[in-house]
Amino acid sequence: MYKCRQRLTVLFMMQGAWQRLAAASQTAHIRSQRHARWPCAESRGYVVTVAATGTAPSSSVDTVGHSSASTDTDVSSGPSEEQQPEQQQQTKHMHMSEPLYAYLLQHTREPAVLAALRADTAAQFPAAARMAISPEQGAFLAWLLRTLQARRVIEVGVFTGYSSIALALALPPTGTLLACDRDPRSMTLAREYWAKAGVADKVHERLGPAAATLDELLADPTQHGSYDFAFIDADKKGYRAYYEQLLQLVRPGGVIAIDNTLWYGRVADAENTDGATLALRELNAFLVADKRIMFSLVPVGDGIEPLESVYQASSFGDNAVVLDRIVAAPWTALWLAILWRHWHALTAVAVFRSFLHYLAIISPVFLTRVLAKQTYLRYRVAIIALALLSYTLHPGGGLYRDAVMARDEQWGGNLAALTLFMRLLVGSRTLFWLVLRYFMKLFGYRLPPQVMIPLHGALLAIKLIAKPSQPFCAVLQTPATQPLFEAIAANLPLFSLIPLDRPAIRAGADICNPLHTWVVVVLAWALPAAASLVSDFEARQRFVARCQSQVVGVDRERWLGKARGSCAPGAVAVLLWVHLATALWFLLMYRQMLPPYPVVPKVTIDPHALKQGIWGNTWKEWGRIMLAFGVLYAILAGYFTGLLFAAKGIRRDEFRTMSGKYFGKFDRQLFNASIDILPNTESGGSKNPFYFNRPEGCTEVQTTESLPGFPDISINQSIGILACSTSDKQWRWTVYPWVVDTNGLGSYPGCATANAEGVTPSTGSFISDDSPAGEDAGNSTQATRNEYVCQNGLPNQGFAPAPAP
Ligand SMILES: C[S@@+](CC[C@H](N)C(=O)[O-])C[C@H]1O[C@@H](n2cnc3c(N)ncnc32)[C@H](O)[C@@H]1O
Repeated sequence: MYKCRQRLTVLFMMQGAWQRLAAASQTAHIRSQRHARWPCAESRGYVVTVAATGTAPSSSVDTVGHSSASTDTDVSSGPSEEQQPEQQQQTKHMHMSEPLYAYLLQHTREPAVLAALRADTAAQFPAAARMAISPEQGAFLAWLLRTLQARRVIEVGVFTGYSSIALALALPPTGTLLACDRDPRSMTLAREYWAKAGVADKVHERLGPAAATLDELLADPTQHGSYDFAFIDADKKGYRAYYEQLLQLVRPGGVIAIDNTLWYGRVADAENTDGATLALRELNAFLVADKRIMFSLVPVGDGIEPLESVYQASSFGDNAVVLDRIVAAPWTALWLAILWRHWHALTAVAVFRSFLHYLAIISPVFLTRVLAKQTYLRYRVAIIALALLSYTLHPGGGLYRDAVMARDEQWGGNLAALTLFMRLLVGSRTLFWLVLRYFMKLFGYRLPPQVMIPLHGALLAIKLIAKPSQPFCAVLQTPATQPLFEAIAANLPLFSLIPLDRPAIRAGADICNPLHTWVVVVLAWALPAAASLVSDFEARQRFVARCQSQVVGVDRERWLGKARGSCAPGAVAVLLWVHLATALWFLLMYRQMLPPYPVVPKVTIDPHALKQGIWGNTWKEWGRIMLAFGVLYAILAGYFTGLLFAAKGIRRDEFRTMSGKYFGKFDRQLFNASIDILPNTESGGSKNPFYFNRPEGCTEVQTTESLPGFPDISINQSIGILACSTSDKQWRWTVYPWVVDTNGLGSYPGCATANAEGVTPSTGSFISDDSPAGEDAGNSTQATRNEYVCQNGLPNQGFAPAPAP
C-alpha cells in the first residue's frame, strides 16, 4: 500500500463525485478502465508481470502458431537455447489468420533500423533469426515503457539487439538499458545496430551468464529497486530464477515482461513435457498465485489485453481504507469545492498556496531576525498560522506540480525540483540556522543574511547532490486519492495522469510517506519554530528582569505583564503536541502496512551518459536549471537585502516610539549606522547626568568633534562622550531605556526643568550617580536645586517615566 501511494495522486475519491467525473468524459472512462481499482498487491506493492507470447517473425506469415517442439537451436547459426518451437513453425503469432496478421503488421510501426536489423539477423543467423521479438511485440514493449515513464531498464537475452533497440528507442535521452547476454557473436551485430539506431549511449552491455550478472547487481544494495522495467527473453529454464532476481532489482510499481510464456500453446498441452515447456508451465502456475505481483498474460500476437488490476482492499484491512479516507477527506472537500466552480481556481489556489508557503515560511524568518522585539512574538504567531494554512493546502502544491509535470515531463520535473528545492530550503535552513546560531552565540558572533543565504544555498546543493532524485517526490498519495485525481486529469485539459513511481520518485519516498511528511514538518519546521519562540520568550523575560534591576521607576508589573501576556509559546507547544500525536497516530495505523523504505539508488556517473547529461537532464537543461536557480537566488538576495534595510528602519522607528512611551518624544536623530554617541557634558567626570544606567558596552571617549545627531549641542572643548557600539546585544535590548537626553543639555525627554519654587522639593538629596537626580549631586540645598518634573507630574524621585500607553 505504501508503494501504491507513490502513484501520482492527491485527492480522495468521494463516491458519486468520482462517478460523475468519470462519466463526464471518454478519457476519464479510459483511464478509469486502466486504473479502475487500485493496482496493489500484498506486500511489495505491485509489479506487473506481462507474459507475452512473443515469437520471432519470419518473412512469411502463417495462420496458426501452434506446432510441435523443435530440436535445439543450431549453435552455428545463432545463440544456443533450449528447444525453440518457433524454429519449427512459420508463425510469429498465435491463432491469427495470415491476412489478419499481415494487417496487424501493416498497422504496426517498425522503425527502419529495426527492419534492417531483422533482415541482417535473418542473413547472419538464419536458424535463430526468429528468436527476436516480433514488430508488434517491439511496439507493445515500447508503448509499455513510455507509459511507465521508464528510465532504467534491464534486459535478459539480447540476441542481435532487436528488443534492446525497441526498448532503448522508447527511453528518454538519459535513460539506460542494461543488456545481458552470454553470446558474444550475436552481441557483435547488436552493437553495430545500437550504434546505427543511435542508442549506443543508452545501452550498457553485460556479457556473461545472466544469472551471474543479476547476482552481481544484487550484491550492490543501491541497485535494489532501481530499475523501472525488465524484459526476460533468454533460456526458459532460467526464467524463474531471473524473475526472483529481477523482482528485487525492479522497483515496486515497475514491470517485468516475460517473453514466451504461452510457448505457442505448448504450455496448455499436457502431454508436452519437454524441459522448456515444463519450466514455463511451472512459472505461469507460480506467477498467477504470486501475491507479490500483479500478473497478466498478454498474447501480443493475438491482440493486447488490457492490464487488469488486482487491487485487493482486504489485503490492507478495513482500517487502511478508513484511514485513507480520513486522511484525504479535508483536502478532497476543499478541492472538490474549488473544482466544482471552476477548474482554473484549482491552479490559482495551488499557485497561491506556493506563494503563501514561501511567504509564510521563508521570508518572515529573516524578517523577524531583524525586526524589533516588540513585534517579534506576534509576528511569529502569524507565521505559524500562515504556515499551518500553507501545509493544509499542501496537496494543492503537489497537484499543481504534477499537473505541470504531466504537461511536459522534463520541465515539469524541473518545476518539481524547484518546488522541493524551496521546501528543502525551508527545512535545511531552519535546522542549519539553529545549529549555526547556537555556535555563533557561543562565540558572540552573528552572520548577516548576505552570508547566510549563500551558505544555505551551499547546504542545499550538498543535499541535492546527496539525494538528487528527491525533488521528484509527490506528497500524500493514498489509494483513495487515486481515482479522483485520475478524474481530474481526465476532465481538465491541464492535467493528465502520469505515473510517478519511477526510481527517482521512489528515491524521494522517505518524504512521500504521510507519516514521514508530518515528522519532517514537525522536526524541520515546527520544532525549531517552537524552540525559537520559547527562547525569545525567555530572552524577553531576562530583558524584563534587567529592566527591573536597572531602570528606576519603570512600571515593572506592566513590563512583566506584557512579557507574560504572550501565549505564543503555549500555543506552539499545543500545536507541537498535536503534530506529534498525529504523527504517532499515523505510525500506529500504518505500522503494519509500511514496508521498509526502499534503498536510494547510488548515484553513479556513467561516462557514456555523461555526454548526455546526468540525473534525467541534459547538460543544456542543467544550464537552464542553474540559470533559473541563479535568478531565483538573485531575487532572493535582493529581496532579503531589501527586507534587511526595511527592518532596520522599522527597528529605529520602534525604538523611537517605545522610548517615547517612557521618556517622552524623541525628536532627534539618535542612531547612526554603527555607533550611537550620547552626550556627556560632565567631561571627565565620574558622574553623568545625561543618562543613567549606562548602556552595556559603552565607553567614555574624549572628542572635540560635534556630536552627530545633536546639532544643537556645540562642543568646542574636549568632553567625554559615550560611544556605544551597536552590538547585537545592544541593538536588541539595551538601547532605548538608557537613552535619555535628546532635548539638549539639562533636560530629559518628557521631563521639564523647574526650580524648587515650582515643585515640591525633593526630599532626597542624592539618588544615584546614574540617575537624573544625580545632576545636582553634592548640592543638598533644596532652594537652589533644579528639579525635573516628568510627564507623570511627579518630581523625579528617581526617574518616574510616564506609563506606557
Ligand atoms: C530469444 S533470444 C533473445 C532475443 C532478443 N530479446 C530479441 O528480441 O532480439 C535469447 C538470448 O538469450 C541468450 N541467453 C540464453 N541463455 C542465457 C544465459 N543463461 N545468460 C545470458 N544470456 C542467455 C542467448 O544468447 C540469446 O541471445
